[in-house]
Amino acid sequence: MPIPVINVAQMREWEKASWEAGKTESEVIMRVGQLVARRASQMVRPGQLVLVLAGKGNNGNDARRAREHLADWPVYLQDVSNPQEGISELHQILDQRPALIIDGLFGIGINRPLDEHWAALIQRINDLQTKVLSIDVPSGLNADTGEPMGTAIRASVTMTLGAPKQGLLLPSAWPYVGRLEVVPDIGLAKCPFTGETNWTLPEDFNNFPPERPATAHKGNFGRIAIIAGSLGYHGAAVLAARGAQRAQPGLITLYTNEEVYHSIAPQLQAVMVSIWNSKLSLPGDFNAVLIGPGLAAGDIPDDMKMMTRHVWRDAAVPVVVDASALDWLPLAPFPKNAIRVITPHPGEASRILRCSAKQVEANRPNALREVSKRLGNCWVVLKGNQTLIGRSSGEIYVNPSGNPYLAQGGSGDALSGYLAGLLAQPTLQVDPLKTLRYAVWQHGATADKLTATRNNWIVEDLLKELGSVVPELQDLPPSKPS
Ligand SMILES: NC(=O)C1=CN([C@@H]2O[C@H](COP(=O)(O)OP(=O)(O)OC[C@H]3O[C@@H](n4cnc5c(N)ncnc54)[C@H](OP(=O)(O)O)[C@@H]3O)[C@@H](O)[C@H]2O)[C@H](O)CC1
Ligand SMILES: [K+]
Repeated sequence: MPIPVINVAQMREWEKASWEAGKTESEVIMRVGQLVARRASQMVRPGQLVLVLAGKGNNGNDARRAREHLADWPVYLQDVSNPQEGISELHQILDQRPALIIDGLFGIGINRPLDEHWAALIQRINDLQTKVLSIDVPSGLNADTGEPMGTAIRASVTMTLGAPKQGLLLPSAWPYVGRLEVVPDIGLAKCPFTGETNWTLPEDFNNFPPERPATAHKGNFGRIAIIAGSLGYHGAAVLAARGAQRAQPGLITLYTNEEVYHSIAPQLQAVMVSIWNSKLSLPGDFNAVLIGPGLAAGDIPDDMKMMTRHVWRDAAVPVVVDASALDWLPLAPFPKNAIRVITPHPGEASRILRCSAKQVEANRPNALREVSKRLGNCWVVLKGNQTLIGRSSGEIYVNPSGNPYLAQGGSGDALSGYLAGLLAQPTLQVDPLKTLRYAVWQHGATADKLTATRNNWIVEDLLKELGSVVPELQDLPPSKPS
């Protein structure tokens, strides 16, 4: 079930429809309280002080309910309807520097700019630089516009309820939102809305990729050709090949430039490594082609660029293009129904659009659509916080997984290799959007798994684990049916 990105008015309508359908507010708030407490308990160690800030509305009620489920922690619950009352007590608690603050001051009910007293309190909380779990919305942020109403809490994690609110996806909101997590099942009725922009959930990938039949052999899982690596950039070719290996296609061949052949070949065992030459005819009998990782040297042969254009324009099999090779693509159509994928970061997307990266970031869904339009309606994976996946029209999916420790050279090469390795497999070509969403989700979820134990992991560690996150284990238990 896709979770649409919605606005505050739609959330209110959904709420109303739920009460009309017999759901009750108190049951929903009870469940939210449990889920918030569960998430909070993952963010603190036993014995650490938790401060729960509860405002006068239902955001505050969510927080008060959460407090009841945090019996194992020293918890201080502070009701704050007026920031001028009981404030000295609150400041004393803040002086103790709680390990976690649960922010239930304001949710989607904020309706005017915060006054100076609220602003001072929020500033004090932000200055503490302690972990903050915001319920639904970082307090003070307008969930429609993504702008602070004067000021707003800077959350570490925002756990938004039911569906992501549109403002939380805007780059202006990111410094306040922190990591955005969506809890789809809070016990409301079925979401009455569908939308073009949707949020990916781990449960979308239960039993995906499908289990392999017992009789399978390597001929069933496709052959991929990777064109990658040049002087100064040979490592990217190795990382892309290892990413492809983690997708487990039948066979992988890496074609690389002669100068780096001897640096690359000894690092790979199961991957076949050959020197690229202009007589090579692609796609040949390959089931997918990846071009781009580590092709940044100044002397890439023109023949390789021409071959890229030819493969993009003519091959019937999936073609994935990344990094430097994005600059070589033709603005020409490709065969109908052929799968074409590009994986630009905002800088690369801006080069395609001949605008600035800032302009791309100002409206990421629009930039994705424009890039796809320019390149014949190809699939676009627009990387960055909340990576987007989509085409010039139709659904766009926002990826929820991943974290800032993915921002290391080489993580994109691992992703393009992994993604192309999946797309080489005939069964995973049937629904390319799902395969792309899965690849991006798994890449981010693997990074999250590593970050949960330590921050100093490197891309080589990511490649050891890539593909190991089981979507089923990420799901929250469902609410009780009515
Ligand atoms: N959407 C759902 O299905 C559910 C949402 N839940 C949670 O409830 C909040 C929304 O709760 P609500 O009570 O509507 O509003 P808030 O808690 O966000 O705000 C409370 C009140 O604060 C006042 N307000 C607004 N702006 C300001 C301001 N700038 N300064 C001071 N006070 C302000 C306003 O009251 P007024 O009478 O003063 O106007 C608000 O009403 C949602 O975000 C979820 O967390 C539940 O879980 C149930 C299901
Ligand atoms: K909040």
